[in-house]
Amino acid sequence: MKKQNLVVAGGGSTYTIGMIMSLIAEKENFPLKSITFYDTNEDRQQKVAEATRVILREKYPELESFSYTTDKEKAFTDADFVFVQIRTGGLAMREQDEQIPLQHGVVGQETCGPGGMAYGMRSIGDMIELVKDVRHYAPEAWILNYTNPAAIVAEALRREFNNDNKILNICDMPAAIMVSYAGILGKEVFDLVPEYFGLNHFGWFTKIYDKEGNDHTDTIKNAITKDGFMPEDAEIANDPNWIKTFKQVERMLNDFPEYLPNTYLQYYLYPQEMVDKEEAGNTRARQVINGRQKRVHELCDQIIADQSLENVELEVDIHGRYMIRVAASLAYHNCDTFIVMVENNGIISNLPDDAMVEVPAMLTKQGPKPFSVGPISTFYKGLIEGQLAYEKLVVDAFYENSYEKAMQALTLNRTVVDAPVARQILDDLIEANRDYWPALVARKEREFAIN
Ligand SMILES: NC(=O)c1ccc[n+]([C@@H]2O[C@H](COP(=O)([O-])OP(=O)(O)OC[C@H]3O[C@@H](n4cnc5c(N)ncnc54)[C@H](O)[C@@H]3O)[C@@H](O)[C@H]2O)c1
Ligand SMILES: O=P(O)(O)OC[C@H]1O[C@H](O[C@H]2[C@H](O)[C@@H](O)[C@@H](O)O[C@@H]2CO)[C@H](O)[C@@H](O)[C@@H]1O
Ligand SMILES: [Mn+2]
Repeated sequence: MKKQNLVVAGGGSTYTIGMIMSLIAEKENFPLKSITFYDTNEDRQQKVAEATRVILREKYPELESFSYTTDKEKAFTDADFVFVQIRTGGLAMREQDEQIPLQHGVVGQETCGPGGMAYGMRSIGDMIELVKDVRHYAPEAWILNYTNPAAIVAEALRREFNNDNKILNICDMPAAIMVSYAGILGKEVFDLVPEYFGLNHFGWFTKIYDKEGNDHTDTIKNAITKDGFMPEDAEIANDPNWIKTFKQVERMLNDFPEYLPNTYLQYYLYPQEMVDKEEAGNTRARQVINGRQKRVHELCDQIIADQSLENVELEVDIHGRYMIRVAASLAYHNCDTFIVMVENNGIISNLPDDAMVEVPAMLTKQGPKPFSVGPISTFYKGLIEGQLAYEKLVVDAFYENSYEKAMQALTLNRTVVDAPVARQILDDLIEANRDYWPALVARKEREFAIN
């Protein structure tokens, strides 16, 4: 098996240590020659990287090289795979994305609704630059992106790099949900085969099979409606916020029993309740700053101080394992099935060809070979078409620096709907994002001055 040169872009991410533990757990499936971290924030990356050095020394001694850099050429030259996990604006801007809509009585969420729009319009420019840099130094590398909001990033990358079939956008949410299905069934998550359709953070499981072809869908549905639904992946099993979110699956299944929903649908199906449950000063970004980020940084400090792992507990999570299994299937032509984002082109036959849909695909050396879904029925089609129009308008707004398109996008979004509210939120988001959207700000000020 050829050993791979892997680059992690966004090396300072709170997910990196989990990813490293997953690379160690998966070394038989995805053997590595080198790991390189790349980040624009030297200090943030250094802490994670110096702890990683100790972990790898103890647990991956056969790895030929580990390094970290802020130099693109050093990072990407000779890369076989680049995993991209960047966050433009950091958690500080995530907090703005959540709190601004909430101040107007609208869902405040990282990837859904107005927060997702703002995060998308920050991420697109950096993602395009990063992909161009990778392609400059590593024309053949696989780029696996999970930078959020993945739906909007995927649409922008589709427009920008249409002929590049070695870029794949992925989300771990379906896999994390499947970990809980596996728990219900007493099986291993990678032994389950899903049928699924939708957009990123906006989809449904229609069937769950095992590898022998047995259908477990009704067993899972019955178990959820009888006993509820809980997160089981190590990273989220004890997190009160994720426990609440998974509980909502039972509720969604009672209201809409046909298919098993992605957890993110709660924001679109019960927007008012989601707003009512929020604590204005303690939205998810604040919880992550005081929770996962603090935990990861303390863990790194401890490892660096000890230069050993004797005082820490390290866990493998589905996030890392999923990305790595995807990469392994592409690298070694395993032809395994994973839920990924691809251009529709008839997969869901009654949606536009140029939609970026999230569906199961067989992953081969030549890329994803998605399975046909066929036509979807009116309820799902209606929901998806509205969300898809919103996503496309956000990307239009980015390219055209258009206040009008952003206003249309927000008004279409199920979490907003009301045009005057959309305008108030948009104006506040623009103010908070002045440094990120200078051309949009300038154009808006020019046009409003004229009118
Ligand atoms: N698709 C999914 O299902 C999924 C799952 C988990 C995380 N994510 C995404 O992964 C990303 C990382 O999340 P996090 O909470 O760890 O964020 P984080 O802020 O802790 O980490 C992001 C890192 O990226 C770096 N960075 C920012 N801009 C960069 C650029 N242009 N080039 C290189 N590095 C850059 C930052 O300095 C930081 O170290 C986010 O986009 C998050 O939404 C996606
Ligand atoms: O609110 P956060 O920052 O804790 O999580 C936001 C992400 O949630 C989903 O992903 C993961 C989670 O990040 C990971 O730790 C895993 O173990 O469980 C979650 C559910 O799969 C979501 O898919 C991402 O897009 C979000 O960034
Ligand atoms: Mn996701």
